[in-house]
Amino acid sequence: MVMTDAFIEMDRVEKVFDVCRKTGFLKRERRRVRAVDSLSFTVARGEFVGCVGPNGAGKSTTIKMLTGILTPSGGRVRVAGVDPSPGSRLRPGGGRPHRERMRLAHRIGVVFGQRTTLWWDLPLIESYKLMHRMYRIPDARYRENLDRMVELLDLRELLDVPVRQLSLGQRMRGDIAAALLHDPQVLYLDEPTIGLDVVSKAKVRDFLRELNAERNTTVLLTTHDLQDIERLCSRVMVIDHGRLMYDGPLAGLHEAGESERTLVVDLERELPPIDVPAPARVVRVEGPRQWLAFPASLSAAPLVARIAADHPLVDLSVREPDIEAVIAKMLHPSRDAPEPPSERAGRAAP
Ligand SMILES: Nc1ncnc2c1ncn2[C@@H]1O[C@H](COP(=O)(O)OP(=O)(O)OP(=O)(O)O)[C@@H](O)[C@H]1O
Repeated sequence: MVMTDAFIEMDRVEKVFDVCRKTGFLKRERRRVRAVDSLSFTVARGEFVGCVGPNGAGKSTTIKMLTGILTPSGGRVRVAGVDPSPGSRLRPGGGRPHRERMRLAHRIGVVFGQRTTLWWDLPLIESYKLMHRMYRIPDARYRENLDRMVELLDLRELLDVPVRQLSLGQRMRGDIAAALLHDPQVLYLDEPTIGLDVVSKAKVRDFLRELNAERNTTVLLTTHDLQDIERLCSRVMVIDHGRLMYDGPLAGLHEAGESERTLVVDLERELPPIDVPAPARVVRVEGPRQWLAFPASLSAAPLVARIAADHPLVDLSVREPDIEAVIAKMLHPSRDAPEPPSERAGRAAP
């Protein structure tokens, strides 16, 4: 595999876990779980890539191999010119694995949404001071970065508060700042907006967008919140059963999943389902309101014109496809598409 501008590189990477399960009195069953299965991809410097997939798909395992927390069972991983698990390849007892790990630590930042890297009982600022020393960040750079994070992530009032007293959203902002104090070239985010309210999510997303644009930081994000992907990522990877099922722009995902838009029509009164030409079709009727699905690649205009010509229209709106449904359809094409989501869409001029 020739990879010239690859900043992050996974080449046919495998991860197999040996799991031991108790199946009865003095009985155990050994099982092999293939969490990552011949996974290959590259990420260029400065890209913002989203990684999505169902529970247990292998997303966190992938991030853990990229950070060196887990060692791959096979294949090759490189991040910013460094092998994250050098011990697996080099002679035991040599000094290099430690040096490689240190080099990697200086180049990457990691945020696990479900866990904190901060010291639980210490005020936030004390965690940052410890990181200043651990990463040997030059004083001027530390001050500059800290000031910037404090301002952009709205941390001033929180610096003297022990981490255990912070709300989830405050703690998450604190964690993101901690991951960036040493100016890493790569930032891994594992579910960074999990459990956050709408305002906190917006703050975190605005910050990440700015970071990527201003500092060219390469970001790899795993999430179940598909709005994270819509708002932040130029590229999305869909992982299922440890394999890469899709890798490309978000728009292409809609094509791959044959996604549909929904036209919501409010009529003057309750009427039978509107007769429209295929592939458009009525998917739901509730009183005077009807929902019509049509391929996302088609314009809504002819459909709207036709309905308006024959029916007493009061209002209408077009809803963009729900990527969660698109991904589900892509992974399990035989399953029926879920019912159209409730009120969530932008208005379109008739
Ligand atoms: N330390 C471990 N020991 C044994 N099995 C593991 C371990 N870590 C992960 N697995 C298994 O590997 C598979 C992939 O797990 P992983 O956590 O990578 O999925 P994920 O895509 O991040 O899921 P989620 O979205 O639920 O966080 C799962 O079947 C999981 O049970």
